[in-house]
Amino acid sequence: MKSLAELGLTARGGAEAQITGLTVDSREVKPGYLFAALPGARVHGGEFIQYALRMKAAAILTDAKGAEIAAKELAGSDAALIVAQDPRATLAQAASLWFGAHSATVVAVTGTNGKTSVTTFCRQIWEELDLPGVNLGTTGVEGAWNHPLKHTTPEPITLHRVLAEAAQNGITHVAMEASSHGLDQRRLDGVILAAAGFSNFSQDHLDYHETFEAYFDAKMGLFRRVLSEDGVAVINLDDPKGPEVAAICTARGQEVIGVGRHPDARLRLTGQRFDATGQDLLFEWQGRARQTRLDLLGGFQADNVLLAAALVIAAGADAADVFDTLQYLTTVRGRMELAATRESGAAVFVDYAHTPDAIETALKAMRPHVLGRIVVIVGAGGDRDVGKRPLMGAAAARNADTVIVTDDNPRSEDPAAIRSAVMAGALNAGGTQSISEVGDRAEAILRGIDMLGAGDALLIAGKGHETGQTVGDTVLPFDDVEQASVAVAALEGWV
Ligand SMILES: CC(=O)N[C@H]1[C@@H](OP(=O)(O)OP(=O)(O)OC[C@H]2O[C@@H](n3ccc(=O)[nH]c3=O)[C@H](O)[C@@H]2O)O[C@H](CO)[C@@H](O)[C@@H]1O[C@H](C)C(=O)N[C@@H](C)C(=O)N[C@H](CCC(=O)O)C(=O)O
Ligand SMILES: Nc1ncnc2c1ncn2[C@@H]1O[C@H](COP(=O)(O)OP(=O)(O)OP(=O)(O)O)[C@@H](O)[C@H]1O
Ligand SMILES: N[C@H](CCC[C@H](N)C(=O)O)C(=O)O
Ligand SMILES: [Mg+2]
Repeated sequence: MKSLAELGLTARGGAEAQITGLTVDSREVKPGYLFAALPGARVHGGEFIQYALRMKAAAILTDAKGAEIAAKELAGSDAALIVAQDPRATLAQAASLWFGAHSATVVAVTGTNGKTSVTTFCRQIWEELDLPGVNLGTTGVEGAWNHPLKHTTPEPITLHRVLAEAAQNGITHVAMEASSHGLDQRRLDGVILAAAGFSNFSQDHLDYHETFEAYFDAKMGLFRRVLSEDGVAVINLDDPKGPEVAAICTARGQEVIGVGRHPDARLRLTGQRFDATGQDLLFEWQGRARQTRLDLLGGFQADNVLLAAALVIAAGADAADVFDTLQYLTTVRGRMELAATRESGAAVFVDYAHTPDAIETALKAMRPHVLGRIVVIVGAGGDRDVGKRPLMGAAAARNADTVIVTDDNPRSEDPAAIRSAVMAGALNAGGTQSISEVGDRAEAILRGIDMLGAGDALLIAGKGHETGQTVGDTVLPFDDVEQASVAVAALEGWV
């Protein structure tokens, strides 16, 4: 139990209350709880204050609109009322205090693509340095302690519960993803960061943010608001937005570590050579040359690894020790993961590319590792940014020799309509590629693998680590890696 004052909250009329728990969902309210009635995308949480009061909530945190919606019920209740201009931000700070300000060294990463990869590499580096760490994001909590998560960036109550449980499990280092939704909704405002990273910026989530400016601004909240002035910003200077992000951080007085091929990068990539199983890197740290092996496919993984290395250094590790660990890094689940190999040697990769830029990057990254043709299987998610669909089709057609358009979580939408938007982009991209449409994802995978000759490779894009296909409200079990092995076994006559 904690008082409002202990949670940093001031109620109208100076009322006090002893709080027994926090929630944003009226259905979870128990006697003595603080109910945060937040402005939502579909409905204002103020509509549910009446139910929260009925369940004996001791305090209500909301904005002026919420207080107005429930004015009658609030007037007839003795629950404490906290009216905040930005109740999501207030809730984030209160959640941090409820669970006791977290003890771990935390770094966070934002960017359109690469967050899961960078945070996973941070955790792998810490493990190699014998520091108990986890990464927290799209793939859940992974590392010294494992735990599933519903969101890439969990809402603050869950986030601080997870950070507190991680600490109880002896975790001292956490690398977390800062999604643009999470930043916009202030989900990580109460987290104390040692360092924050920026990977890149391209199109995604315009269904939510509406404009590129709003999307970029949401991401910049990580540096403008969450990371304090004495935190370190680690910025990929090779991204067209990188220098602008660095300028924002410098203006706030934060130390900036630039990463990339860019001449101003403190951790600078100077050479990269690819082979069948990975790549060798030449890089400089503060002007001193170094070399490492990376057993990872895809040139972009070097960008992610260097961003992770710089974040771990920024959070206090010794640079030379960090660079010594890079040779031991392993594939991130569902990111350029070798899922199966045909008897001819043709390889099948599963990758989470679900934006136009990621599809282009992933396919371009495969080229130096592949002798023959590249086949790609691609689809776009339902109830998500519609503008990215034709761009994803075009990126696939421009960078692969054969394109198969299929379904990827149609959700509430008509799958055929989503496919035809992707197809239109692919067909309009020009070129001589073969482009076809196979709605059933398992059949698309089987056909894609059947096309492979010696030296060819297939990229199954979009679902990565996911284990389900969401059709309507139903999640059907589906795993690209598993389907790839089943298809190879069937085609080779192993079963
Ligand atoms: C668009 C979005 O981000 N929505 C999030 C937001 O919901 P909302 O505020 O819009 O919800 P709403 O339905 O309008 O309801 C308003 C309020 O009333 C409350 N309510 C509602 C019903 C009820 O009976 N009682 C009640 O109290 C709700 O808890 C909510 O606080 O706040 C909720 C509680 O924190 C989140 O669960 C919800 O995430 C939804 C489920 C979601 O799908 N989010 C995705 C898009 C998302 O956040 N994705 C990002 C990253 C993706 C990426 O990186 O690619 C992520 O970080 O996961
Ligand atoms: N540095 C990068 N630059 C461009 N594309 C990348 C980069 N890193 C990863 N990708 C592509 O983006 C895909 C998703 O990578 P990852 O899961 O690390 O990104 P994310 O930012 O966590 O995505 P999400 O928004 O879904 O959480 C990868 O499978 C790959 O195709
Ligand atoms: N976190 C992303 C993942 C997209 C993955 C893809 N499989 C899809 O369903 O669109 C989103 O929810 O937009
Ligand atoms: Mg992610």
